[in-house]
Order: sequence, then structure tokens, then C-alpha cells
Amino acid sequence: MFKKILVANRGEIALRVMQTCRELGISTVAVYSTADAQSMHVKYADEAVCIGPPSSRESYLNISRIIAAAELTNADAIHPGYGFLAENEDFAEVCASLSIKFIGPTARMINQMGDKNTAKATMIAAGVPVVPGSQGLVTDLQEALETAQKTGYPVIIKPTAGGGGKGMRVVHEDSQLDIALKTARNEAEKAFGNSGVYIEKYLENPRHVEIQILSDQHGNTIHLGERDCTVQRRHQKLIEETPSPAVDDTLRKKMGDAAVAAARAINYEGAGTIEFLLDRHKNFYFMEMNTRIQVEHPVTEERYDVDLVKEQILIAAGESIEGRTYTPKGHSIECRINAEDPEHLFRPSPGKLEVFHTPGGHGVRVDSHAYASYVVPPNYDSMIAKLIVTAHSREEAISRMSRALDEFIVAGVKTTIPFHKQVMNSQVFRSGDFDTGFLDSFRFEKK
Ligand SMILES: Nc1ncc2cc(-c3cccc4ccccc34)c(N3CC[C@@H](N)C3)nc2n1
Ligand SMILES: [Ca+2]
Repeated sequence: MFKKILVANRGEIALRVMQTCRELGISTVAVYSTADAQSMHVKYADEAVCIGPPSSRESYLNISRIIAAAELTNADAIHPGYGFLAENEDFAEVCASLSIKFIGPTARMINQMGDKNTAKATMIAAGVPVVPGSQGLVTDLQEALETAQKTGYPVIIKPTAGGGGKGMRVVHEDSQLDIALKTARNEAEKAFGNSGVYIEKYLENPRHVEIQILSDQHGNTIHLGERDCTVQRRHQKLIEETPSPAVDDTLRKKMGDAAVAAARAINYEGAGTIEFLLDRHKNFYFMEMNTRIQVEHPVTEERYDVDLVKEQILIAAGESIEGRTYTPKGHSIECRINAEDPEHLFRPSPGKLEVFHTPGGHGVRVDSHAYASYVVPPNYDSMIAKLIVTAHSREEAISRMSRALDEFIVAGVKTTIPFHKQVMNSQVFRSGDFDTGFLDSFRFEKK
């Protein structure tokens, strides 16, 4: 078992990982930029190393500085959290070459799943349903036209080197294809340094349903159910829940089995998530595979009564998950509390927290690094807390979430709390019958 783990991240996930390390008796090393000198994860860790100025490029994205901190403190493993270097194959490779255990899959696996076109080919080989479209990358207009005519409009052009919606273009007819292909390739080159794009049939307003996977180093793979992440704004997830209101037991088994087959096919190691698009006819299609712990992991932890960060660490240390069974129980919903102003296009609202009072009570969990007098820095993402609520049914979870949001008092910055309150009270959300277009048509009522 590891003696010391360096957490190469900040904010709530850094604290979350350190909490599990402390429970396992593993000492912790924090890395931080000068902007995070007063951050909770720095105070909480057994050791802390300042790795640079506020800019991510010179701190949390700087491989050599993080490795230097690991060597300096003699850490025997690194947990990357999510974002930053969590899916960076060079980082995983450098750790491996220095015999510092990267808590996650190998560099090869990160690479294989990071390239969306390669990931898709791998899924086809594993028998996982994928969206019909081009066989591989599309470079010239002629090939694009043939693919689009074979697939049928509308089609979507997607960058192979990244997810998250950047460089995507939806095309409805031949005349638009030339421009769309050029702009998609340009945007992809600018955003990812790789202009590779592929084409898929465009599914109108699907749901986003993802399956949590756990695979150990001994060939065992299990799934821990689904998370519905359909409530998103500009490709940013805002609300996640499990179970999905759109998934029944039959579909859950099909999606779970497909996700397990995919992980087995690539001999996956660690915690991973297979993201699917789910259409109105309950057909599901592979979208992406994430090779990291995700922001929304707590809803799965609450329903399956599992510490996913603990599982990651035990698996990285070589433990087997053979024979592990989980009985899912309850309905869990997460709201991401961001320091953003819902009355002004969710623009960031950094600043000092004059008041930070978190809700409590049975079935209420708050994952946060924030505290009263903490200054939310403008340099990083705006999430200051995750409010996770669990109850026996979806209806009960929604009313508990609504009550907890009322008690979540933050002053000094604007937050998404009032927005979440309105979503929880909306008929459409309560009906469970919505798709990824939900927020496009959701009007936030300014008070
Ligand atoms: N073939 C096909 N059809 C419709 C799609 C629609 C989306 C999409 C677009 C906009 C918001 C979304 C929210 C959740 C899930 C998917 C979406 C989509 N992606 C890919 C990256 C992800 N962040 C959004 N891929 C799609 N692919
Ligand atoms: Ca992804």
C-alpha cells in the first residue's frame, strides 16, 4: 500500500482525495499555485509544495513542477483528480518512467480513449453500439459528401482530439458541408493542435447517460450503474442524478454490459466512465470514454454505498475487486454550486465569501473546499461546492434538494443556487421527461 500520495489538483476534488487518503492512513502532499495559498487542500495536507504562479500552465498543468514536488517529498503515487493532467498521457508516462504510480489507467489507454476516432473503432470491435457515420477520419469534401449522403442528414462533424463540444458542427444539407468541414477542422486545430474530424448521424436532442466502471489489475471489471447528466449548459454539466429517469432495468443491464465489454476489450485499469447518447427510442450509442474520476462521482457513491476514490487507490495498489457486489439503493441528485451569476449568462463571480453556510440533515452531502472568508480566485473553474442529496425516490430527492438549496447560504459572490432552485421546482425537470435541449428553453426568472 502507498505511504504517501501527491494530489495533483486543487479545489474540492483535492480535498476529497485527501480525505480518503487520511482514512487509509496514507500521508498526503498538496501542490498549489500562489493563487491557492489559502485554499483548504493546502491546509489539510500533511505536506504542501508551492509549484508556481496562478496560471495553470505554470502550475497545475506543469508536469515537471508537479514531478519535482513528488520527488522532493518522496511520494510513491500521484492522484490526478479530474481536469488538468488527469487524462494527459505524457504525465502518466513520466510517472511510470519514474516508478511513481499514476492512479489511473496507463498512458496507452489514455491515448486510445483520448482520440475519439480510435476510441470509436475500439468500441465497434468490442460490440458496443456507436452512432453510424464515417469509417475513420474525413479529410476532403468528396469523402464528407459521400459519408453524409450515406448516413443521411442531419450529420455532425466532431473533432477526434477532444470532447466537450468544441469544434463540433451540425450540418443539414450538402451546400453547408464545405464550410462546416473547413471551420470544424480549423477550430479543432486551434483547440487541440489536431485537425482530425469524423462524421456521425446527428441525434436530435439526446440524453447523456454514462456508466461507471471499475476494473482491477487482475482482469475483473464491474459497472456501478448509470448517471444521467442531461441537464447541461454549453457542454457544462450542472445537475446529475442516478438512477436515470429514462433508464429501466432492461436498458440498465444492456448499457452496463456494453460498458463492461468495452473496458474488458481494452484491458482497462481503474475507475472509468463510458458516456452514451440515449435517443427517444431508448437506443444508446457510445459517445466518449473518460479515464478519470468524474466531478459527478458522488451520486454513484451514495446510491451504491462505495468510496470510488478508495477503490481507485486500492486498485492502483494491486488489490482485486473479484467477487465484489453492490446493491444499489435510493435516488441521488447532485447540483454543481458555481460562483457564477445566473442573471448574467452565468458569468464567473469570483470574490470573498462573506458567508458560507452549508445545509445538513439526513441524506444531504456537501463536497466543498470553500469556507467563510475564503477568496474564490478568478483563475480556475468556478465550482465552489457540490450539493448531493439522496432519498428513497426521485420525488423525495427533489424535495430534499429544494429544501437543502434553501439552506445553502452564500454571500459575497453570486452563485447558481437560485438557478438550481428553479430547476428543482420546474414541471419539466420533475416529470423526468427532458433532453439535452432542456436548458436552451429554460427561462431563469430574475428576482
Ligand atoms: N452523433 C451525435 N448526435 C448528437 C450529439 C449531441 C451532443 C450534445 C450536444 C450538446 C449538448 C449535449 C449534452 C449532452 C450530451 C450530448 C450533447 C454531442 N456531444 C458530443 C460531446 C458532448 N459534450 C456533446 N454529440 C452528439 N453526437
Ligand atoms: Ca470526455
